[in-house]
Parts: sequence; C-alpha cells; structure tokens
Amino acid sequence: MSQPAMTPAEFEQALRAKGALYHIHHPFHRAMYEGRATREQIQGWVANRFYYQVNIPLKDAAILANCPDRETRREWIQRILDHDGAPGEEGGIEAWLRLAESVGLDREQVLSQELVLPGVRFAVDAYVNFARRASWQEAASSSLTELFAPQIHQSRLDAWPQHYPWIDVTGYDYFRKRLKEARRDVEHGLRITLEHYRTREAQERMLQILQFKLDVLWSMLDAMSMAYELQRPPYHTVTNERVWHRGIEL
Ligand SMILES: O=C(O)c1cc(C(=O)O)c2c(n1)C(=O)C(=O)c1cc(C(=O)O)[nH]c1-2
Repeated sequence: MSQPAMTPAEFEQALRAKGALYHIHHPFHRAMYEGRATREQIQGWVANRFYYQVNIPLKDAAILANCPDRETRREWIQRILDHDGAPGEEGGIEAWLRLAESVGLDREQVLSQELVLPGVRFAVDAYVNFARRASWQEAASSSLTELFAPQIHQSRLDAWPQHYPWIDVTGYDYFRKRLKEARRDVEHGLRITLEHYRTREAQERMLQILQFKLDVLWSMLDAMSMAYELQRPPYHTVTNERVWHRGIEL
C-alpha cells in the first residue's frame, strides 16, 4: 500500500524543506556573500549567469506553448515580459547587462557568450529542454526554487555593497526588481503545484522535479568553481584559450 497523500500544507512544507539544498549554500555563493570572492570570480559569475537570464524567457515560452489553459497563460506571460521588457519597461535581461557593466565586464563580450562555460550551458539547457518536454504543470512547478530566491537576492543587496565597493551601485537594480517578481511568481507557481499533485506518488515525483532544478543551479556553480576558484577551466591542461563551443544553433 502506498502512503496517503500529503495535505496541501504538508506538501508545501516538504517543498520548502528543499531550501536546505538551495545554491545559496554552494561554496562559490558563500564566498561571494562573505566578501571572499575576487573580481574575476564575480565577473565570471555574472557573465555565466547571463546564460540563465536569456534562457528563462525561452523556458517560459515553452510552458506557454504547452498550456491549453487561457487563465494560466494570461498570468504566466508576465514572466516573459519581466525579463524581455516591454515598451517603456527595461526588463531583467537589460538590468542584468547593467549589472555586468557595473562589475567591469564589456557588454558585447557578455552578449557574445564567450565566457559561458560548457557546464553552465549544459545545466541551463537541461532546464529549458525539461520545460519543452514536460507537462506544463510539471514545468511550471520546476520554477519553485524561486521560493528561496528572495532570500538570495536580499543577501546580495545586503552584503555586496560593503564587500565590493568597486561595483557600481546602479548594477543592483536587478536583484531589487526580482524581490517583488519572485514572490509573485511563487504565489502562482504554488497555486498550480498544490492543485496539480494530489497523490503521494505525484507529490514525490514533484519533489524529484524540484531536486532536478536544484541540481541545475548547483551544477552551474560547480562549473564556475572549477574555472574561477580552482583555476581548472575546461582544457586547462592543454591550453589557456577558451576553445569550448559557444552554443550550437539548431
Ligand atoms: O539569483 C538567483 O539565485 C536566482 C535563482 C533563481 C532560481 O531559483 O531558479 C531564479 C533567479 N535568480 C532569477 O533571477 C529569475 O529570474 C528566475 C526565474 C526562475 C525560474 O525558474 O523561472 N528562477 C529564477
């Protein structure tokens, strides 16, 4: 006999408990928050995270494409506008590019994605591909690592200005903007998730999906640790050149 389903409150509790594995605990993130990161490490993080930023709208468009429910689409579409912007509204991708400039990166170099490490690219691509192939409810619920995102954005707003006075403060707009947006996203994502997963098996599956998403975020930082902390970027034993691929257009 399988176990009885968790109540919505128990299920939400189980989802929130996954915060123990959020990338806020990754050593690379801890170093940034505690003021131990070098300029090169911060720049590497910003340039690599840009790949996540530009792929979030593709991920959300995949969810919309798979969702026959008009009411859901009306709400979900806001996520694309949050990142891409709209007439009179800058959008998160542009705000991220300003963050990049604030940490001393060249805008064109960030846009070229030449600094994006293969491990980061593969992790982000796995997330987008999951959203393409999963049901819209499963893909929607995989965004719920955002439950833990306001805390991580706030930690940067609190800690970075004091540790890294060389970063231009105009760069912090992105984190401030996400505090509000992430809370709203989570409210919608939770509504869908608590409604959709009603059996114990389905709830356990959802926890695995959330674990997959935690793995995406953790793996991105693992790749950055190798390159910028341990000085072991791909192919470092044979060349100092960034020979890795820059994404293959299909
Ligand atoms: O800076 C972070 O640590 C962080 C984490 C996450 C997350 O938990 O996936 C997101 C973001 N930021 C973020 O800025 C963002 O727009 C976002 C969208 C999503 C998503 O899965 O749809 N996650 C995140």
